[in-house]
Amino acid sequence: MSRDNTSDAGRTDANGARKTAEALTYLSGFGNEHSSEAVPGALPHGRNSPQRAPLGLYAEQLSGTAFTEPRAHNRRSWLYRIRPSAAHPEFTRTDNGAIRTAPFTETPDPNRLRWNPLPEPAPGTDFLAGLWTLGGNGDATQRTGMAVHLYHANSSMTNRVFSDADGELLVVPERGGLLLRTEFGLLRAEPGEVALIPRGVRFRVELLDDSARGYVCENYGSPFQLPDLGPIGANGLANARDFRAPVAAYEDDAADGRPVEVVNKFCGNLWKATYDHSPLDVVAWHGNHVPYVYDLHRFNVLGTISYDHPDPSIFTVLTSPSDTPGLAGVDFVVFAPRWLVGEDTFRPPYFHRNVMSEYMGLIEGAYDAKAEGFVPGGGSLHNMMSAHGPDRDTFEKASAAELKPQKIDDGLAFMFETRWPVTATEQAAQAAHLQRGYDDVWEGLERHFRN
Ligand SMILES: O=C(O)Cc1cc(O)ccc1O
Ligand SMILES: [Fe+2]
Repeated sequence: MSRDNTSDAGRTDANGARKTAEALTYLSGFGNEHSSEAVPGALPHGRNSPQRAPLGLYAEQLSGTAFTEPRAHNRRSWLYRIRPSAAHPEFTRTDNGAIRTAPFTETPDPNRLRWNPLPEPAPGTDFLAGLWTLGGNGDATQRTGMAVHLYHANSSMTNRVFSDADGELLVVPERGGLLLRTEFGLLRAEPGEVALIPRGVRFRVELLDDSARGYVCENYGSPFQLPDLGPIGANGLANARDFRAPVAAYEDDAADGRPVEVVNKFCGNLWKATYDHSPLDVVAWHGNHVPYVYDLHRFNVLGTISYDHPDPSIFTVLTSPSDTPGLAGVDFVVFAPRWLVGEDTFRPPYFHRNVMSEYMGLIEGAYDAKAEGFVPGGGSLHNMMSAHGPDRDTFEKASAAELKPQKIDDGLAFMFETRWPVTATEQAAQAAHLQRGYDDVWEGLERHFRN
């Protein structure tokens, strides 16, 4: 048996994973200089790299930004581990499955596209095998752009661990809870919560339920950060303290030396190496390049209390800035329960064409711009300048609605909004679950013009 310093090491069956997850404790605050030790005395004090690290551990720095990036953006952590990460055999190529990486060479499509949820996976499909790339932009080797993935899994990752050198991963569960065993410790992410795994951090995904489905934004660009608040003030939107980082928790396979397959995504390909120990062997750590979980229901939704529908940038949870101020490589935006009170206002999302490209997904319920067809686990892509907005039924209803205060509390939708057009992968463009005839939702919008 592999040993684990959490109270319950039963990590391969779903009940065991849920039991373990229920006991989790967290550190609070996005971007903090966190620190944690699973064994008292494991964390050095006063220096990062003493001549001999405490308890015979190896000290190792993990840099998420260049050493020289401005302090406000700098991300790095120090890990104190049983074996250094360098102690591993050769990596060799392994099957990429349905994972694709930018640059995407397919023809970008200006059409509005919408998908149903991914089909059922084959038995024994874990998170990594269940990852399916819808599209993206930029170039992973240039650290620009992003990819949209979906996942559908029915099995925990056992004896294998994943890390992504190409980008950080924002995991958005839609169905089924996840237990993420990371180098920094354990995180639980249920539908309605999101998990953020920084670039290069190794982790294993265990299912808390029979199956799990959701979305992943792979951000090749600069790490997600909280948006500036400007005139909003010092509080609001996603509050930093609601982001939870794990506490240190390590696996020590000294007893049986069970081999672990480590899969590394590097410049678009999966590479694997078999380690004779778990790489989740970090006994203590400190730093700010750490994973988080965030409950989207904690989002402090701001909106109009007078008139008009504000642009959805007011719903930005996290942003990955590009080299142009105000122009995000990708924004993560949530449409959370909220009151609509706008007077003399068309309250649902307006008709629009946007220079930014919008991928939208639905975590639960319904979305206020679409009466039907946009379903949990599905998604839509409205690319640069493609005209979209409320469907016919929504437009008609909202134009005639009595404008009393109205609570929108039957859904949780989100958007990955990016400055570059999103190219759909071949598999997404050809998928059986691509909805044919999506254009029809805007058909029959009648001429009302009177002159
Ligand atoms: O297209 C969408 O549904 C997303 C969206 C929502 C909104 O409230 C305003 C603009 C916008 O693009
Ligand atoms: Fe839009």
